[in-house]
Amino acid sequence: MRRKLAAGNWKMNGTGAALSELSALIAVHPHPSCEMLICPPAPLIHRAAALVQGSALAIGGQDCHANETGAHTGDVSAAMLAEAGATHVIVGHSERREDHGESDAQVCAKAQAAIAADLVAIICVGESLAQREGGQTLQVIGAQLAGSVPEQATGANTVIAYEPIWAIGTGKVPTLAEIAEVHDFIRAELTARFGAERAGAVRLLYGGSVKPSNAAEIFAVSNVDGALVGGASLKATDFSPIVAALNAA
Ligand SMILES: O=C(CO)COP(=O)(O)O
Repeated sequence: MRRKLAAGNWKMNGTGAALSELSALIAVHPHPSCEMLICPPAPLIHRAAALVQGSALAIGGQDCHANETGAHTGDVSAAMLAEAGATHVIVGHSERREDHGESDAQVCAKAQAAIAADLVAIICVGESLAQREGGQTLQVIGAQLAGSVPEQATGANTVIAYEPIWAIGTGKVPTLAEIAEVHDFIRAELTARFGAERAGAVRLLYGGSVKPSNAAEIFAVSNVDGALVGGASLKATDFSPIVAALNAA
């Protein structure tokens, strides 16, 4: 059985004052059946990890460099995130692919670095609106999976997040049938590459305008093992009902 995962990506939002949201989340969900994760901006990770210690809430990074050390001004290595208290890291988010021109090969190298540092890599894939309207969605997702998911991926060290770019921060959500089609496709692609047992252990998250009002119906979709939530993860009052919906799924 795959343990469900409710993951929040704060993106470039939140200063020290926002850490109280973590305490609020833990207070509402002290013993969730799903796994809970918040990925705050890098400068908050150490404080966030100290604050949640001993609770059911885990802390993750939003990106890591592929190298362990070196002359990479402004970058952070996977081992640094782990030392700061992170247990997970998002790699290949569409905003990084777009803002920083990250290729599938670079995302794959980042995922390998994350796994080598004992972090769970949350590898993001997703099509643009033009690609969806052009009927290329599965082809795009297939290529991203082939290029971004490393050979050593297992259910223990890798999570895949499907985030259609046009659904991020827009309030637009694919139909449940569209989500099911892509998630079933991702499972099939992983199965073809890694075999049914290994592929069957990898959790698949949906991301893109997940809110308290649509979480339950999304969590009922085939091969949806949780969510990667942006805007609605910033406030415990929004994220808590999403966690509750996943616990009930
Ligand atoms: O990009 C996302 C999470 O990584 C989704 O963001 P929103 O939930 O704000 O649409």
